[in-house]
Formats: sequence, structure tokens, C-alpha cells
Amino acid sequence: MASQIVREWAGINTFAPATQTKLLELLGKLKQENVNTLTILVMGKGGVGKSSTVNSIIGERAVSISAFQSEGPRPVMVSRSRAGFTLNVIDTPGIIEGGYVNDQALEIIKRFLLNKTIDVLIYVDRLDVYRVDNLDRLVVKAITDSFGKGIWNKALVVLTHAQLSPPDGFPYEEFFTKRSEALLKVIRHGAGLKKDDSQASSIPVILAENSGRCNKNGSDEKILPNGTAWIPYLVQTVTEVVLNGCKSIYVDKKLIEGPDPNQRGKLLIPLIFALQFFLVMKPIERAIKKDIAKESRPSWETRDVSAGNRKF
Ligand SMILES: Nc1nc2c(ncn2[C@@H]2O[C@H](COP(=O)(O)OP(=O)(O)OP(=O)(O)O)[C@@H](O)[C@H]2O)c(=O)[nH]1
Repeated sequence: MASQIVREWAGINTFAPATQTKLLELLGKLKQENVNTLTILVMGKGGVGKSSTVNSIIGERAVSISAFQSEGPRPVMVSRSRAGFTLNVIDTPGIIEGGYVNDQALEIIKRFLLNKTIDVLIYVDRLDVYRVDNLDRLVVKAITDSFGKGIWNKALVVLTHAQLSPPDGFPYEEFFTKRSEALLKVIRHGAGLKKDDSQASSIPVILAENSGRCNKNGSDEKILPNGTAWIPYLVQTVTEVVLNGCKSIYVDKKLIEGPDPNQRGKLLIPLIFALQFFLVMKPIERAIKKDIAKESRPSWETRDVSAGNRKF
């Protein structure tokens, strides 16, 4: 991995003591499984709360947040270490512009990720959106085309703005379930996964409330409307994805550039020559020989030359 500034993970101390204890337990669990470094890639449409979620996980304002689309379309990697464990979180700009995938922004992200290993993809969207549309499908497709279908084995969905009151008196859990199902369906389509593919149905969907107005429990932990302390729950889910047995995604040149067209089918060339030799050249050669053998030569060619000469 390219050299990077790894700072002490001081932000963890800003969490409520109960949250700190749970996070340190989870890091301990990862270390027990010999996972000492963890790289999380955060992607999604623009303005959905990607940077805010990164800051919530780190516990400090590590990346800048804007209510308007961020200016510099560049990914940022935040690296923090704690007790021999290094956490890298890569925040990326939204990749949709004017209704299309911004290929240049995507290219910049891919180059940034070159030679890095993605252990977890956090796909961020908002809970308080009532529809999925073609843009969602385009983002999912762009991610799949860039890093392969396997990336969804290492994915979890985070829905921000979790502290919402669903419209028309909709029960909160039902609203969350419907929104999750709709998004997972889009992921399934955009990623080209089969309907009954366990890969898509096993993608966890997690709620997050990044606002400073997030409710807290008696232990001062930020909680969701259902009372769950969401930061430790999110990190616990990340841990489960890390340890789910599926391979992390190593971003190499081949993965981001696709197979070299000049190399495509190169191994088949000798086989094609051999087939051509045995199936085309040899039969032609045999046919010519047979033809020559069967040939009845014209009389002028078989005429006795010496006899003919005698006539003159
Ligand atoms: N109420 C509330 N606001 C949020 C939440 N998450 C993000 N926001 C706000 O949404 C706006 C966009 O947040 P960002 O974190 O910058 O979103 P982003 O996806 O990183 O945006 P880009 O980098 O432009 O793609 C900011 O005004 C945030 O304060 C949340 O969970 N709840």
C-alpha cells in the first residue's frame, strides 16, 4: 500500500465510554483473527452522507462535509491506528453528475485505489428517500464494472438520516424494511446478481444518524429510533463482513483496466494454426495428390517423342 500518514486513533476517545468499550472489543476480535489492518471504501451518490459517516466512524472531523456537492472530486484516505490496529477509511466523491456516471471521477477513484485492498465496501444512501431510480442502478453498475461482482460479498449498505419520522404514519420498521428491500433489489439488478442469489440477500443494511441532534441513551451513546447504539452496531457489522470468509478485493491494474485486448485469445493462436494445418491444409494436400494420381494425361504429353522426331 502506498505510504500514508497514519495517526493515532484519538477520535475513539470522543465516543461515550460504553461505545469505546464495544469498539475496542471489536478491534480485539479482529486482531484475534489476525486482522491488523482494515480498509473500508465508502461509495454512493453525491450528498448522501458519505463524508459524515466517515467522520462518525473515526470520531472526528477527518474529512470535510458540505451541504452542497463537494468541489474537489478526489478520494481521501483517513488512516488511524490504535493498539497495533490500523483502520483506513476511503471517502470518495459522488460519481453521478447531470444524470450520468461521471467517468472521470470514477477513473480518479480507481487510480487512487490501485494496489490497495478493499476489505469492506460501505455503500451509502439516505433512508429518507422514497424511491429508487435509474441513477441508483447506474452507481451500482459502475461499482460492479470497476471492481467486479465480488465486491458485493464484502459490502454493507448504510442508510443515513435515520432519525426520521416516516410519512403518513408509516411504522418506522416497515418503512426501513421497504427502503432496504428496494435498494437491495437495485443492487441485485445493477450488479447483475441473480434474483435468488444469496450474495445480494445477505448484504446487511445498517442505519446511521450523523446529525449532532442524534438522540442518545442513558450511557450517552448515539442511538437510532429503535434504541440501538448505532456506531458500535455499524462497526460490529463491518467486523462480520470482514470475517465472512469471502475474499477482500485487491485492486490491481488488470482489475481496473480490464483484460489487455492485445493479450486476448493469445493462447488460442497455436491451436488455431494446428487446426488450420490438420483440417484445411492437410485435406487440400491429400486432394491434390489424389488428383495427380488419378489424372489421365493428354495424348500429346504421353506421345513418344523419339518416334515423332523420326517423322521429320
Ligand atoms: N440530518 C442528517 N444530516 C446528514 C446526515 N448525514 C449527512 N448529513 C448532511 O447531509 C449533507 C451532505 O453530507 P456529506 O457527508 O457531505 O455527504 P457526501 O455524500 O459526502 O457528499 P459528497 O461528498 O458531496 O458526495 C451535509 O449537510 C450533512 O450535514 C444524517 O445522518 N442526518
